Amino acid sequence: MNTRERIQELADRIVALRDAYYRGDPLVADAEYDAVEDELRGLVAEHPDLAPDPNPLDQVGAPAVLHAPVRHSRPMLSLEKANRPEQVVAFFGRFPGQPVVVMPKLDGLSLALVYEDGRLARAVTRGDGTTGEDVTVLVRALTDGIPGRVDAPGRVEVRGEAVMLRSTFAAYNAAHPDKPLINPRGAAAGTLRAKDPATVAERRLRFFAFDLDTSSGGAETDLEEGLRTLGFTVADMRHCADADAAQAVITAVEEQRHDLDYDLDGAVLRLANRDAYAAAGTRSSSPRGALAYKFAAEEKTTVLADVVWDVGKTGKIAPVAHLEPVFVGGTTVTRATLANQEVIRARGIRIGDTVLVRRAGDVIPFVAGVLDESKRTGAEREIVPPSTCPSCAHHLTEQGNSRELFCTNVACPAQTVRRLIHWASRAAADIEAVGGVWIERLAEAGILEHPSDFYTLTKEQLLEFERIGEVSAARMIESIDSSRQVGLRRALIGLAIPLASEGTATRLCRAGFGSLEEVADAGEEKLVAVEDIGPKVAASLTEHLTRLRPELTRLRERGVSLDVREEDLPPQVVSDAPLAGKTVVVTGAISDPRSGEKVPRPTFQRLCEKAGATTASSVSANTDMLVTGAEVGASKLTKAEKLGVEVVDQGEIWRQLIAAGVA
Ligand SMILES: NC(=O)c1ccc[n+]([C@@H]2O[C@H](COP(=O)([O-])OP(=O)(O)OC[C@H]3O[C@@H](n4cnc5c(N)ncnc54)[C@H](O)[C@@H]3O)[C@@H](O)[C@H]2O)c1
Ligand SMILES: [Zn+2]
Repeated sequence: MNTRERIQELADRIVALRDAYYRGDPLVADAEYDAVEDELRGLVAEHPDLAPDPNPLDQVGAPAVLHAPVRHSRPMLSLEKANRPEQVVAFFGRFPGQPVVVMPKLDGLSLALVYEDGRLARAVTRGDGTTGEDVTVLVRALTDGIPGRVDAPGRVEVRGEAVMLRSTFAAYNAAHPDKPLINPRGAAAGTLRAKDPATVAERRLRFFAFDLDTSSGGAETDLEEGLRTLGFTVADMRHCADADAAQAVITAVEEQRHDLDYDLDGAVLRLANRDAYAAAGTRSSSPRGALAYKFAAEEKTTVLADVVWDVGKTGKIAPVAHLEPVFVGGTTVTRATLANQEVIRARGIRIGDTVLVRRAGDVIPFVAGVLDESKRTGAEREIVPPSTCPSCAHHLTEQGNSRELFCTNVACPAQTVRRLIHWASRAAADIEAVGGVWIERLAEAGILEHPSDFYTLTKEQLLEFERIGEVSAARMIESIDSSRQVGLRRALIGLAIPLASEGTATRLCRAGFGSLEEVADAGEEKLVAVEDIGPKVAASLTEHLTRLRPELTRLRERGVSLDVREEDLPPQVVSDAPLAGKTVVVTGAISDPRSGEKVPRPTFQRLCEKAGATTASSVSANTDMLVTGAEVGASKLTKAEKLGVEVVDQGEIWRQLIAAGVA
């Protein structure tokens, strides 16, 4: 194929992909679509004379069938894309001395809101950039963050992004396993295509403003000030004086990306001054005064090679997708969850399908669905759930609307191994030197069955196994030995009681329970009296701890502490507490200045709490102080500076702790 033909092929493909995407039925993941655009852009740059006519790269969105078309006052454009720091430098070079804001590029759909004499007159989608769809009724009914009235005369147009929050998306999918949404962006777009707001009432959207036009002048020239004054929520904008500062904010936004409640696919740089932005003008499909810096994709497509049914520690049998390796959300993914039978059925997934894999943040990657069923060859296979346990062949039971499968055999070997691995995990007994493979071997040999069995293991027993030396056997025994101090909170976590979370364990300690036996004997009434513990959790605790009573006795007999540890009690704040009322975040490596010894962060946080502080794990607008140890990461510091949080060296805090008699 020659270059001319390739260019035409790419252009046709873009038109077809856009058409499907803007109708709400994408055929590929965004990353794959972007790759097609990038190839075309590259070829046209090399061979300008071969540019297709019309060139889809000069167009925005897709021509759509509009029911209530509204012409935009000025075009709603796309954004120029960048993915290298040099492009950020070049952007600053074009506008010397102009202040620039950097903000997250939210992944939703853009809306133009038109206010006339203070009243919201219309909400319009982008459409093909020139003409959009009037969605005022749906927007009024379903979108938070859009004031019905603003205090401004004449015509005011606010543009921004309507997104479905990740929490809303997750809650909707949990409540409707039979008709799951694929991703928050598609869900937002679909919501605003509904015929009747009542049918999509649970799919609430949220609006974040990023653009402002006023007819009467006089308003703030700073974009962020202008929008806030009118009462809009603005996507976090940071003023940056130069390219280095902008690059630091871009990096910080990318790092924070997973902690936010919305999807974002990049960061937008834009002239902060509204007049300068307008004066910079536009190209065929993008404004000159803005640039979109793209982040790694959180969704990709790949082939579902197989489905394996995995037995969990509570007996739940969950379908696990085995995938052809795919780079998504920053790592190579080969496995993903398929949730349960009902989700598989609702998404119509088969083995051999090209599936969309989503990995947003630290969330376990999951198979969101099949985008393009026309890719099927006929060789795809149904995903058939097992009728008996893959580990013990016990008959399975189905539970709940999602038809989750459970093996109820208490002696199921797979569950036994999972529970032992869980007991040894970091959040529980933390038996670091005995890994999963060893636990499996020991369980198979019949030496390990209950957590208490760890504590009768001897070095001699371990040495009987192949491929183990004196040194590692001794290390394993030592590691088991130090886990005897596990204590109430972590022992409860380690026993993997259904419905009881890590938070449950923490709250029981803070509520004054002195030992695991006390929790076991408390009875449901006393347990529900604890803050945030409901009747279901209380019933589960009582039922399972009663069943585990003999195991608790064995653990005790083998020298394992099930008593509350000092660090899990509510802190005793000293009088004249130097950090009273302060919310403190600790970062970096902490060490005691008197001995030079390293101090674990939780221990230091505890000291701060005794000195009156409330501790938090990440810097936010509520933080009063960032306490820094050695080797502090740049991103936390940048964030603290941006938010005006006081940064204090650990030496100063140690001085106060020692003076107050806390440390
Ligand atoms: N999967 C597919 O087949 C397919 C097909 C077509 C397009 N797409 C995807 O759709 C997207 C659309 O591309 P595009 O070039 O039209 O638009 P874009 O998303 O790349 O950039 C412009 C849009 O960004 C949004 N935006 C979010 N935050 C913003 C901010 N702070 N400031 C300004 N704008 C902000 C606005 O909605 C604006 O319309 C791309 O991500 C592309 O991958 C996918
Ligand atoms: Zn089983």
